Formats: sequence, structure tokens, C-alpha cells
Amino acid sequence: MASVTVSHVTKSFGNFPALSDISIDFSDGGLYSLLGPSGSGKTTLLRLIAGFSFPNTGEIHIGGSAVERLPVEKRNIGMMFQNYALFPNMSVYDNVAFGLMVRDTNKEEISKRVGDVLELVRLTGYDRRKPHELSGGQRQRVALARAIIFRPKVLLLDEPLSALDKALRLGMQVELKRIQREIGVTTILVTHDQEEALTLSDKVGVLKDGKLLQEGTPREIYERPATAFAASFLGDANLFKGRVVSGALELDGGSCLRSLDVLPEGGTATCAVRPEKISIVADDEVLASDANVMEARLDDIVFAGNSLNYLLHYGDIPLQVFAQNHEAAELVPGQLVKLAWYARDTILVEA
Ligand SMILES: Nc1ncnc2c1ncn2[C@@H]1O[C@H](COP(=O)(O)OP(=O)(O)OP(=O)(O)O)[C@@H](O)[C@H]1O
Repeated sequence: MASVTVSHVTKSFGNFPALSDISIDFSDGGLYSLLGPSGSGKTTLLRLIAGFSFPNTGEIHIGGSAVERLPVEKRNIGMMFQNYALFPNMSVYDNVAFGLMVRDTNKEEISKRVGDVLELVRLTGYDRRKPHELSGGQRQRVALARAIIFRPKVLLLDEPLSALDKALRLGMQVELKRIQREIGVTTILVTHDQEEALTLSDKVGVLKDGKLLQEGTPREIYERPATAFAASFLGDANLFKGRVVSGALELDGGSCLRSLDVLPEGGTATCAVRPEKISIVADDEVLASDANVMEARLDDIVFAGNSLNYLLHYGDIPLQVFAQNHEAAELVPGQLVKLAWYARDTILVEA
């Protein structure tokens, strides 16, 4: 186990800055997700940590030692990528043992370590099978066993579950978290799947255009997104842009929104409100004294199984409201509805 520290790292390809001045502490034994849209620099950062390429400037420390000029094989890192390739003609046992065999580890030691790691990934008894005799999730677990059999100090995972279908992916997320906790290895996960980042991580870093926009626990980023981008990328968000008048956000159309955040007086500001924080209320419903209230036009109701998603608009601002399925009100598209939410759920973000 070891912490990984990236300090002021930049990486350019020609004139193109793929990473600009990135500093992140990946704490010892934690699971940190790098989240961001395609091209934001996630894989580039992972490759620098692994040692597949070197930064232009900045430092990378693993367990306190500078590694940014060390080759891959000197860094003691386990890796699992989306296109993990198992050797198709080799058994599960040989696939997992391969790395130890080429390092001349003795047979008894190999047998013990393979047995232990197969037990950890719940594949005891599968050692004689070939990859084509396994399910997708089982193959993924063999790949994971192969990545951790060296007892690496750090585990790097690049979109490890994206090839799996949804049900399998959810199951593997739980497995991955359990295994990661059990061996306590510092893990860095690259994903563009926000749900995966929220469920799995101790900490999330949001990247965009090669810059680290925000980092924090999943809850911190979800509840307190710093930017409109982070609010929309991690979860769904309603964004209100308006003028700040007497501490409230005045929208085109007349509604005034209150927030517990200090809005910049006299200027414009943008606030985000999560769709599940908004309720559709009856005209005579008694509301908190600082509630925000607005009338919006209902465009559509989308049935999503356990929830109902109301699509609305206020002026030209598109809005979403998520409600539990049992709360279904008798509403029809085209009608005006009254929305209400707490001032505390109106979060000031950078536009
Ligand atoms: N070897 C390279 N040569 C030139 N440009 C590169 C190279 N590798 C990456 N890039 C560019 O750097 C940027 C960041 O790429 P990177 O693969 O890190 O993004 P990413 O966030 O992992 O994206 P994705 O989610 O699509 O994998 C992209 O614009 C990409 O085109």
C-alpha cells in the first residue's frame, strides 16, 4: 500500500495541453475516481502514474518516492484496462499465474498465491477452465486477479467495467469495492460513468479540458458542485441564471430565487437545483417561509420505473423534477404546475 501524489503535472502532445498543472493526493488505501468527459485527460493522467509516458513538468510520488522518471516495471503497479486480454488458450490458473511464472517464483508459492487470489475474487474451483468457458463477469474477475497477484502498491483501473452489461456491471462494482477494501490497495479508477464514480469512490476528481475542476467525496460534489459543469456532469441539475437583486436571484419572467449562499450583489449569477429537491405542490399547500416557488409549464412525464421524471420549462429554461412513483399527481402535459423547493437546495455555482 502507498499513497500516490501528483504535483503540478503538465503533459502536452505537440502544442496541445492534455493536462495543465494537475495536483492530486490519492490517499493510502482509498479508492479515487477520475471522472470527466471524453478527452478530458483521464487516461493521460493514469498513463503518467503507470509510467507508460512521462510528464513534461511536475512530480509523481508513490509511497513518498519520486517515480516520474522510473519505467513501468519499477513502479509495482497493478493495472486493469477495458480491453484486458486473457490468454485464450491458457487456463484460469495459468492466466493468473503467468506474471509470477516469468519472474521465476517457485511452484509452491505460485500455487498458494493463485489459490488465495482466486478465493478473493470468488473463483475457487474455476482454475482449470479456459476463458471461453467463463461469463463476462468471471473473465473480468480473472483479469482483476491477474492485476493484484503481485500485491501491487497501487491499482490502476481504466474503464474496467464498461464492456459489461448493466446488471453485471452493478454486481461487479460491489465486488470491486469489496476486494479493494479487503486488500486495502490504493486504487485509481478512470470512468465516465457518473453513477459508478458515486457508488464506488471514497473521493472523486472532476476533470475537464486537462484541468482538475473540483475534488471531494461523492456526496460533497453532488451536494455542493462548484461549477455548472460539475453539477450537470455528476447527476442532473436545473440551472438558473439571473440578476442578483437584494440578495436573491431574479430571473427573466419575474421569479425570485433565494439561496443560503451569498450571491454577488449587482451582478449575474447561476444557481443549480437538483431535480429530486423540487416538489410539485398544490396551490393551497403550506410551504416553508423561505421556500422558492415558481410556476412552470409541464411538457412531458417520463415513466422511469421507480421514479417519474417531469419535464417542464420556465420561460426558455428547461427543467426536470424527479418524484417517487407513488407520488404520481394527476397532471397532463401543457398545464401550468406550481414548483417549490428549499432555499438551502439552491446552490450558487460558477457559470
Ligand atoms: N499520444 C497522443 N498524441 C496526441 N494527442 C493525444 C495522445 N494521447 C491523448 N491525446 C489527446 O489528449 C486529450 C486527452 O486524452 P485522454 O485519452 O487522456 O482523454 P480521456 O479523458 O481519457 O478520454 P476518454 O474518456 O475518451 O478515454 C485528448 O484530446 C486526446 O486526443
